[in-house]
Formats: sequence, C-alpha cells, structure tokens
Amino acid sequence: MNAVTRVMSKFRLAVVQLQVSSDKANNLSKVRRLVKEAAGQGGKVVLLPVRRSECFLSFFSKYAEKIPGETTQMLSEVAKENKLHLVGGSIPEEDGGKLYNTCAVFGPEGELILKHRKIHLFDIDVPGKIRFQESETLSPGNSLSTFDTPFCRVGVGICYDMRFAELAQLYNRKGCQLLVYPGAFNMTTGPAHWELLQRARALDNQTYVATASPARDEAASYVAWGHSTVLYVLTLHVCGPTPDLQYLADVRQQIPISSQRRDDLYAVTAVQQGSG
Ligand SMILES: NC(=O)CC(=O)C(=O)O
Repeated sequence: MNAVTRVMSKFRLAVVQLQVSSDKANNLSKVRRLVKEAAGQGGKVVLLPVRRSECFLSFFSKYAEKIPGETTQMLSEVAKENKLHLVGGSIPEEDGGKLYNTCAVFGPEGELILKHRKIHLFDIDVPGKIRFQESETLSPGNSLSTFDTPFCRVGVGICYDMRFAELAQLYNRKGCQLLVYPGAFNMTTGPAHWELLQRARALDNQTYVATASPARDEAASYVAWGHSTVLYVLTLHVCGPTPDLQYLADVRQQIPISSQRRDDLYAVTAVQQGSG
C-alpha cells in the first residue's frame, strides 16, 4: 500500500451539471458561480462537464485554445479562490497544429496538475441513429492521467474513455480510489450505457466513479443525456456526494479481488506512456 492509499477519509465531491451553450463567456461565469457554491457546501474536489463543443466537431477549431489559455487561466483562478481541486471538464485544445479534447486539473493553489487528452476517440456508426468520427478532427492523447489529493488518488478519462475497461484497471493498479469522467453521452447511447458503464467500472475496480455531463438541452442539435452521477462499489446505488474511503478500503478487504488476480495467467499493462 502506498502513502496515498493510507490517507483515507471522507470528503465532499461536487459534480457540476450545467447548461452549456456556445456562449463561452456565459459558460465561464456560470462555472465560477457554481464552483463557489460547491465550495460553500464543503466541496473539496469539483468535477465539471465537457464543453458542448465536444459534440460539435466543426466548432472544435473555432473554440480551440492553448493551455494555458483563457479558459484554463480562469479555471486556475477559480481553483485557487476556492482552495479546492478542480477537474476542469474538457475543452478543445490546440497544440502544435493538432486538436485534442483535453481535461485540465488544477490544485488548490491554482497550479495545473495535469492535462488528460481524450485517449479513445469517438468513432462510431449506429445506422439510422448516430454517427461520429472524432478522429477526422481530433488527435488522441497518449497518456494515462492520475493525480493525488489529500483524500485519495484520482484517475481521469473523458467520455468515450469510460468504455475501455483496461484504462480503469490500470488506474486501479496505480492506486486510484476515484475515477472521474467528464462526458456527454447522447440520447441513443446514454439511456443504454451511461450508468451501466459506471457501474461496471466501479464494481470491477472497487472504486468510486463520478461523471459530469452538460445538462440536457432538448433544443440543441446534440442532446446530451445528462445524468451526472457518483457511484460506489458494493451496493451499487447512486450515492450522495461524500465518498467514504474507509468504506472503500473495507470493501477491498472483504472481497479482495485485487490480491486474488492471477497475474501468472493474465495481465493488463500500459505499453507506452507518451506525452499528451
Ligand atoms: N461522446 C463520447 O465520447 C462517447 C459517447 O457518447 C458514447 O460512448 O456513447
């Protein structure tokens, strides 16, 4: 057990589900207000949703920013003003002529802790229902992303990343007790898979899982499923906003699947840790 997994305690996790629009200034001022409100209610780690531009690939280049840039500068200030860890949803990032879907995480001093670039691009085709080819516009990230808080270790994925069990398993192996996924599933895949995937990731890895989605806007051309969620492991009920890491440790001890893995028969390994 490493230093971080020994520091187990309760803390308040806030998940912000806001109505995201194409008006960036308005989105940012809502974020500032809602994070302050979350901090006022004791939130120590705050998770924001993806920006709507995640779903409008043609808008990606229009809204793309460098990191640091306007949005991340503001997120850094908000983290510092409220003295909390802020998982900044995701924004379109431009770097070296490429576009990424990127989640920036800030610490209580406003420091940039990490950037997670969406690893798995949403290239799907469900005939008559939904088609996306993110790889026509975006480049994939090549790094796993974990960070430490005084409460627990956190693994970060974005939206489609949640479908990949191996990523969550690797985060588990790295000692994560909480997996966070800013996301925006849609009205086809949302009802079918959004919660089920979170339950699967939570149960397999004996972790907490939190997702933040934009609020549903029926008038938008991409209607997000919404349903931001915090899940925990054993009883599989949607829980309140207070992860109890002692409970998690108890579950891991009572059903000790992590020490019962047959590493002699199979392995999930990270083959490459590139930059970005
Ligand atoms: N938008 C995504 O990246 C993923 C999604 O909507 C899905 O997996 O379904």
